[in-house]
Amino acid sequence: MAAKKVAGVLGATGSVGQRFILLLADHPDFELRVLGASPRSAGKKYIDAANWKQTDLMPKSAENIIVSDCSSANFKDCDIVFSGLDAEYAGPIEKEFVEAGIAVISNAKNYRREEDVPLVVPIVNPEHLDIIQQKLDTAKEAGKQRPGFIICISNCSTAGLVAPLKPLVDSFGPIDTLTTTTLQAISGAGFSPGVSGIDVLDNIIPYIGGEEDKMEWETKKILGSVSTDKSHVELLTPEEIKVSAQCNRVAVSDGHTECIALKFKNRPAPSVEQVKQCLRDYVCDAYKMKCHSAPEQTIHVLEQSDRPQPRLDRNRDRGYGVSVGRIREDPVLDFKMVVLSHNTIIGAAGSGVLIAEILLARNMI
Ligand SMILES: NC(=O)C1=CN([C@@H]2O[C@H](COP(=O)(O)OP(=O)(O)OC[C@H]3O[C@@H](n4cnc5c(N)ncnc54)[C@H](OP(=O)(O)O)[C@@H]3O)[C@@H](O)[C@H]2O)C=CC1
Ligand SMILES: N[C@@H](CC(=O)OP(=O)(O)O)C(=O)O
Repeated sequence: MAAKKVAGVLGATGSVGQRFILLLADHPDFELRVLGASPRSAGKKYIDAANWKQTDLMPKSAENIIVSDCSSANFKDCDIVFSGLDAEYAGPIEKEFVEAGIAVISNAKNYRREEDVPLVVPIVNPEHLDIIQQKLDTAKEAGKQRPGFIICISNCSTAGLVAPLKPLVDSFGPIDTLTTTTLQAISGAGFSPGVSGIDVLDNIIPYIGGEEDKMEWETKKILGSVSTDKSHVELLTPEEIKVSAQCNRVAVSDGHTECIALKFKNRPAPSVEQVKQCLRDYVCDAYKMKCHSAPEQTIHVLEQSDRPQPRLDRNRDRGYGVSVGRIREDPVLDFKMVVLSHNTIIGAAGSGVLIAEILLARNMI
């Protein structure tokens, strides 16, 4: 058996960072060795630095790791570094890591819009990693050292949205119009400071700063295709797809729900049964590649009239699967449905781990 790859986590004390700790404990391919967080946490044992809020206990293996500050020198032995850094600080820190030759998979928004940075939801568009492969091949051919690189994970609500869209576009052609109204969990707002109880209890907050723009833009990159020279992603244009998002914060701990409606470009549109069958039949590439964390059932089509529900359905396929229910015809567009995805697993840390498993399967780390 091959030796495990050494992994580090930046932002290890936060909402996403804690999920990374859980997902990497006892992982067959990765050994978590280095944890980084702010100067407030650096120098402390992880158990003392992290305000642990997960329903699973903190893994013993993480408790006594001394939290480092986020300089690349502390992570130089890592084969892969996952970032759950606060976006206010992620930009320069992640840049320094890449310049130091480190492979970074980031949850932060800072580099998602860079032309040559793949924005990857691993159950949807792992082929966008070809951009990184191209960089690695070019350096190798030139006799240079393996360069550092960054891969971004999408916004958490966008990850849930694009999962059912991918097989639908593959089977029935492009989507003309897409609307989504989200009901987002409080873990999505992070822990520092996070959403306060008095704000969210018995309440719905109809605004999440920047979220609607991110959903509308990132969808066009994720559903776009890699350029012929593999240097960048060609985004779908506003003429190719119209996307409209409305985002709300609700008093749910984990799991983002989205009420979506869509219209295909091609006529006649498929039937409801064809849409359901297409979603049921979808097998993501990561599962075909036998990646450890890949969901066996990428999309769970639920037939009960009152599902999906966050508490009951967010952990399907260990949080790597996406649930879709209430698929029906829409009198304005073609179809409407309710999508549920685990925001810190397939929407964040889980996607990071699954991307790393794909990189490993492709010998890219
Ligand atoms: N939560 C979610 O569902 C999703 C989050 N994201 C993105 O992932 C990232 C992390 O989010 P989340 O976990 O929710 O955020 P949190 O606020 O919970 O965690 C932020 C992390 O950043 C660290 N940090 C803060 N300031 C600094 C600094 N100056 N230097 C180094 N580290 C610092 C914190 O360390 P310390 O504890 O020491 O302060 C903590 O580990 C964000 O960019 C977010 O937008 C993306 C998708 C989904
Ligand atoms: N804004 C998302 C989480 C998040 O931080 O997203 P992003 O990484 O795109 O800023 C939420 O509140 O649920």
